[in-house]
Amino acid sequence: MATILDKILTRTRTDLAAREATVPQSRQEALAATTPPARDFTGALRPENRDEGTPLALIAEVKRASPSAGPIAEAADPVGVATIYDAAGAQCVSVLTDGPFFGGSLDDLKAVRSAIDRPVLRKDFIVSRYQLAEARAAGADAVLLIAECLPGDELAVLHAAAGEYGLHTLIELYEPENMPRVAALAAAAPERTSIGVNNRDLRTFTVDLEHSLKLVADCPAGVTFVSESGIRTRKEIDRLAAAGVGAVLIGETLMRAPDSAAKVRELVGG
Ligand SMILES: O=C(O)c1ccccc1NCC(=O)[C@H](O)[C@H](O)COP(=O)(O)O
Repeated sequence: MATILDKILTRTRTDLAAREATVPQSRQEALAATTPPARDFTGALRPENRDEGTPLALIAEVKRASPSAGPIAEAADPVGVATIYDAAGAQCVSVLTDGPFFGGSLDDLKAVRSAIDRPVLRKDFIVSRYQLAEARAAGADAVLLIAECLPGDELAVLHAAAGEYGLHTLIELYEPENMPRVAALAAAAPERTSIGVNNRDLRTFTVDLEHSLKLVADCPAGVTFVSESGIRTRKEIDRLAAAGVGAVLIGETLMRAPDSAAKVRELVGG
């Protein structure tokens, strides 16, 4: 049976073909080449760039909806949300740019990038060089690459291509068997690569923080390990930090909080 990831990837490829037919790769390349340089996403997550006493770094996500939760905050204004994250002290902001499943867009990312100085991640299902050019042209500083979506040498090819555009990379995995190839890529380019472990099994939507706690030991020295999904409390964050997790990526908890600035401070404040 097709998983949610299979469905997302099928739709991604269909929509991508339509965009490529409208705006050719050469045009995206030209736009990307005139975009101001990417900000240091990877560096912003390092301990020396955080306020004293903060347990780990935060990538705060703009997320209107998701396949697991359905609508979260469909009417949210991405710039308003990102500005609050920024002022409350998140080190980086993630913007979901997938439309059909998450209600996001590249326009959201563009608007957020011009409103804040923090590095911005394009969170999407990237399977082609075209999407990298598109991300840079929209102002993204970093992109997510998901190991489970990029078999064989596809991950290494897109990771190298991201570097050519000056984009930093958060490489995500769920399956432990993908850690060796992800770790090798990150160890070879630690100045522009972080490793993210998704706590959410995308086949069942089950969330288990133990997944990060098990895999953090396999993260190469000098590479930031990011725990992603399902994080809700300061207690969980303190536990992740004590195990060596360097950053967390949080969407739903912040988007649902009545006061998201207070939630940021509660979760990662010093
Ligand atoms: O969130 C989902 O339901 C989802 C489903 C299928 C593919 C990806 C999905 N989420 C993307 C993410 O990685 C999360 O948005 C991110 O880790 C934040 O998670 P959370 O804090 O649980 O919103």
